[in-house]
Amino acid sequence: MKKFEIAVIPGDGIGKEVVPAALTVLNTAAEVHGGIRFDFTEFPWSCDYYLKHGQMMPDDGLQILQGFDAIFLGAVGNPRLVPDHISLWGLLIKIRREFEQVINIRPAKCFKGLCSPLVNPNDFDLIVVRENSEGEYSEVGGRIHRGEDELAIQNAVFTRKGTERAMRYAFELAQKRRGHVTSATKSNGIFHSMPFWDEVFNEVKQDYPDVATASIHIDALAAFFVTRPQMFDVIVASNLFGDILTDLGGAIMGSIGIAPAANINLNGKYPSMFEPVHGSAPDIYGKGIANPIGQIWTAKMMLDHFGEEELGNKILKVIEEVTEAGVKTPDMGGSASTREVTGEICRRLKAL
Ligand SMILES: NC(=O)C1=CN([C@@H]2O[C@H](COP(=O)(O)OP(=O)(O)OC[C@H]3O[C@@H](n4cnc5c(N)ncnc54)[C@H](O)[C@@H]3O)[C@@H](O)[C@H]2O)C=CC1
Ligand SMILES: CC(=O)C(=O)O
Ligand SMILES: [K+]
Ligand SMILES: [Mn+2]
Repeated sequence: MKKFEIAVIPGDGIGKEVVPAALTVLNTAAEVHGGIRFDFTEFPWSCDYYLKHGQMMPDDGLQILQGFDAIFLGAVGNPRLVPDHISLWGLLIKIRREFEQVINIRPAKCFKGLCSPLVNPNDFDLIVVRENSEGEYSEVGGRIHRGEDELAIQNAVFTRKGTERAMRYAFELAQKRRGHVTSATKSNGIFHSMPFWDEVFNEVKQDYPDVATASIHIDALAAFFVTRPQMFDVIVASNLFGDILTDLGGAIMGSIGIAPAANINLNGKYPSMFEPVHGSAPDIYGKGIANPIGQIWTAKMMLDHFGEEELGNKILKVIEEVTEAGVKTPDMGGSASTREVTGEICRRLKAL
């Protein structure tokens, strides 16, 4: 029996609805497999926790997490209780940084039974490799003065190491896929960091002569996501560009509630973290209608990471069967609840 120890952080809002749904699917998957067991340890770290303890996680939170095989997280943020930059930097981004989860991989593809809002949603199947440790997500800078003379400086940080690492990951991924990498740039408007980004891309690509490349400014690239997403295989992007592109990736699939993600630690020193692209969706929290598919597909990415691709593929196959059968939450144009979609996925998984 293979055993995986997983730290579970539902977090805030619909994280508390979609994480339990995905755990049910993981337990069902384990049952179906017969040779795998998941041990889930849940942590209540969230904005509610912050109100009680004055911090998003305890002082030894990272030490506690370090011993697990993976972290499975829902979403962080309740701006009514805690400012977003405090809550996200105190938990989600803290884990990404401290555990050197330097790559964030976020796929988007055309799904049967989903109504993409695109007029012509030709079969697209793309994956964004988002640099996850630096870039525009930076604490470097500061604020001085108040009032008329008030000033805020926010520095983006691009290191050769971080940039090159994300690009190499993208090229290696493309070699296993359709052999194409697009670099998301903006070297026409951003004077220092993006020309640097382009230079590193041009250097790195020399090492992968079998991979075709394109370099496209982020504004045009965003438009191509809408007009011809089928042109993309792997896209490598800085932290913020990748963040924005992947909500768009969710949107062209039909809902941001479907989009999965994996925060990958490459050096093996710390666990990786699996959390969907979406946030805590305060506007629908508590109604029982949150789409659990993003979190469930994220669970599939965690299984892939554990080397259990076969089981992961079964989950993805069943997700697509369920959307095709029309069992969908309102964001996908249906009227099913979180529980109904989850129940249907589990039922079909058992019947495979
Ligand atoms: N990785 C994370 O934990 C993230 C956290 N956040 C935080 O989440 C909070 C809300 O942020 P927003 O900008 O509103 O983004 P959001 O992703 O939470 O919501 C955007 C829109 O998408 C809908 N939506 C999102 N996930 C859904 C799902 N599974 N099923 C159905 N509909 C879904 C929401 O109802 C909302 O209309 C903020 O505190 C924000 O900072 C935002 C993005 C990522
Ligand atoms: C914070 C956020 O939106 C993200 O990292 O995807
Ligand atoms: K999330
Ligand atoms: Mn985001």
